[in-house]
Amino acid sequence: MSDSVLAFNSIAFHYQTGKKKEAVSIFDGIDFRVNDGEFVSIIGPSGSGKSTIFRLVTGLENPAAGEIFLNGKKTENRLGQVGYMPQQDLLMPWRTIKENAVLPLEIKGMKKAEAESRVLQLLDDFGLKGVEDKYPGDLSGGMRQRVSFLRSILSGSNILLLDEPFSALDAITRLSMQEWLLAQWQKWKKTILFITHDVDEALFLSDRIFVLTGRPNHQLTEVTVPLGRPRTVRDLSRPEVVTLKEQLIDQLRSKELS
Ligand SMILES: Nc1ncnc2c1ncn2[C@@H]1O[C@H](COP(=O)(O)OP(=O)(O)OP(=O)(O)O)[C@@H](O)[C@H]1O
Repeated sequence: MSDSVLAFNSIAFHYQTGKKKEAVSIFDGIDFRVNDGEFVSIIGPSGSGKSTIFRLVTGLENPAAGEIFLNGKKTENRLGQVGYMPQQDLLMPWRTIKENAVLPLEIKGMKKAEAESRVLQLLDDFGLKGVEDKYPGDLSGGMRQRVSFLRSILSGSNILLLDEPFSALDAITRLSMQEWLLAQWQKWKKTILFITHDVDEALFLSDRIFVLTGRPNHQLTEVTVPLGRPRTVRDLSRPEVVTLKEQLIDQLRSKELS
């Protein structure tokens, strides 16, 4: 597909574990495509391989067989090519918010004054004006995740991988962060891949949902969310969405037991 920015073609992968380095197969030929500007969530039971997909995309792991395409090109060296936001923000507690946020620009070799002025402008856009000289410990969980997202935007990549970024937040903060994320996604026109355990969160945020099955045979199936944009949480009570939610929960439950 011409406008696919990420593609897995027949990807096989195994970890080697134990003293004898036995191969534990995770994927045995999975395929998917993510299109430019799409929001795709990945759900699946614990251990189904969600984070492994991210490790393969970022280049922390390499497939045993198959091909990974980034922006239409078969890419073997993928390190540093996509933005990544982990579950726990990786903000350094001893650096101020400004010093944390400039890191990706510093790594790229941007001059300090230029990097700082870019970050100050963005903090403002991200509703974080006035926090630049504070430390991560002074900020709420939602604010820290916004700084962390800002940092992944500054990586400059068109593809962002978000690994359960809101799982540690309380329900109200989580909802406002989801709405905030959708607004940012639309503004920056990024392609987002988002891991979550929460089916409602996946339905609210995504264009499509990839569902991973559990052991032994980790398959990937996909569904399209039957909602347009903009959307509100009330849309989750539409009958077609409720039906899909029930199907997804049944699918996850049966996979958890198998
Ligand atoms: N470095 C590793 N070495 C060996 N096995 C691993 C390694 N990392 C993950 N695994 C195994 O691979 C499988 C998939 O792990 P992965 O972390 O991708 O699952 P997940 O779906 O992200 O799980 P969770 O929802 O619990 O985060 C699990 O069985 C896990 O134990």
